Amino acid sequence: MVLSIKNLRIATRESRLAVWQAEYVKQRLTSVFPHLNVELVKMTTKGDKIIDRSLSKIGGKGLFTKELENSLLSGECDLAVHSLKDVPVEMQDHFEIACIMKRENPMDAFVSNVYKSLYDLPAGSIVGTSSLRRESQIRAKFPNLQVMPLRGNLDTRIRRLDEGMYSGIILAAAGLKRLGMMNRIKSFLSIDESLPAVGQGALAIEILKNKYALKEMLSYLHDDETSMCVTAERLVSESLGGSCQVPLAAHAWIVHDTLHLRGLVAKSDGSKVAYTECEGPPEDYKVIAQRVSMELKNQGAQEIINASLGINE
Ligand SMILES: NCc1[nH]cc(CCC(=O)O)c1CC(=O)O
Repeated sequence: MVLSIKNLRIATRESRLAVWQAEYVKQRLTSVFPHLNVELVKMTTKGDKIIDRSLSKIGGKGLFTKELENSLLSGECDLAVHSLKDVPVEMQDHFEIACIMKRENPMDAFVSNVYKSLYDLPAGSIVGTSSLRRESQIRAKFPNLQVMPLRGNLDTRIRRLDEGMYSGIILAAAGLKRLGMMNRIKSFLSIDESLPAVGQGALAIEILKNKYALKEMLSYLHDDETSMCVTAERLVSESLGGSCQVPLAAHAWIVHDTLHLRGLVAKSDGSKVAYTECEGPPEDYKVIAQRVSMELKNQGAQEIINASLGINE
C-alpha cells in the first residue's frame, strides 16, 4: 500500500527554520522510500505576517498552522510539517498528527554578544522575548531585569540582538541547532530557570484523517518516547486551556524508564506561580498528566490563567 504513493507535497512556512524542517522530513522520507518524489510548497501564515505585536496580543488559534491546513483540505499538499510547539492542542476534526519525530534539545537558550548568562546581566538590562511563558519565568527569577518584546523569525530576532537593542535574548535551542547557530548560544536555561514550552523541540507531521497509506509511511519517522512526553505536555495544556495567551509551561522527559512531567503556570509579572512535578512509568503518561493538571489547579492555576486572559483582551 505504502509503495503506491509516488509523489508527496509538503506544506511549509517560508522561514529558514521551517524550510530546514521540511527539507529534513523530505530527506528522512526519501532515505526510507527512495522511489518517492517529494516537493516543498512554501506559504506564509498569519503569524508570519503580523510581527509588530506579541502572539498573545494577536490572539486566535493556529496562527502558524491554518494556511498549511487549508492546503491539505484543498488537496494542494499531502502533509504539513510544523514545530509541534506551534500546533494548537485542540485540532479541527479533519486533521490528525500522523507522526511526531525524535525531539531535538528542548531547552531555552540565552543568546548574547556580551554576557554569558542571565546571571551576568547588570540590573536594568533588557532581555528580548515575546513569549509570556519566558517573560513570566524570567521576571520571577530575575526581578532586576527588564523584559522587552521581540518578534519575528529566528534570523530577524538574532539581527535585532546584533543591532544592539537587547543585552540578551531567549530562543529555543532547537531552532538555533537546526540552523547551525549553536555558536550563538552563551548558555542554556535550566528547567528551573525556564521550563520549556509544551512540545518545544519536537516536529509534528499533520495530515488529513483516514489517509492510511500515508500514515503508515510516516510511521517510519515516528518516535514513541518523544510522543509520550509531548502528549503528556499537551494534555496538561488542554486541561488548563493553554495557548499563546497564557504563561503555561509543561515539560516531560524519560530517564531510567521513568517519565517525569513538570508543569508551571505563572503570572506574566512573575508574581504568582503554580508549579508541580510527577513521575511514573512512561506508558502511564495520561495519568501523570492528569495528576500534574489537578495539582496545578489546586494551586490556583485556573485563576492565574483567567486573569492573564482578561489582561490580554
Ligand atoms: N515560537 C516560534 C518557534 N517555534 C518553534 C521554535 C523553535 C523550534 C522548536 O521548538 O522545535 C520557535 C523559535 C523559538 O521559540 O525560539
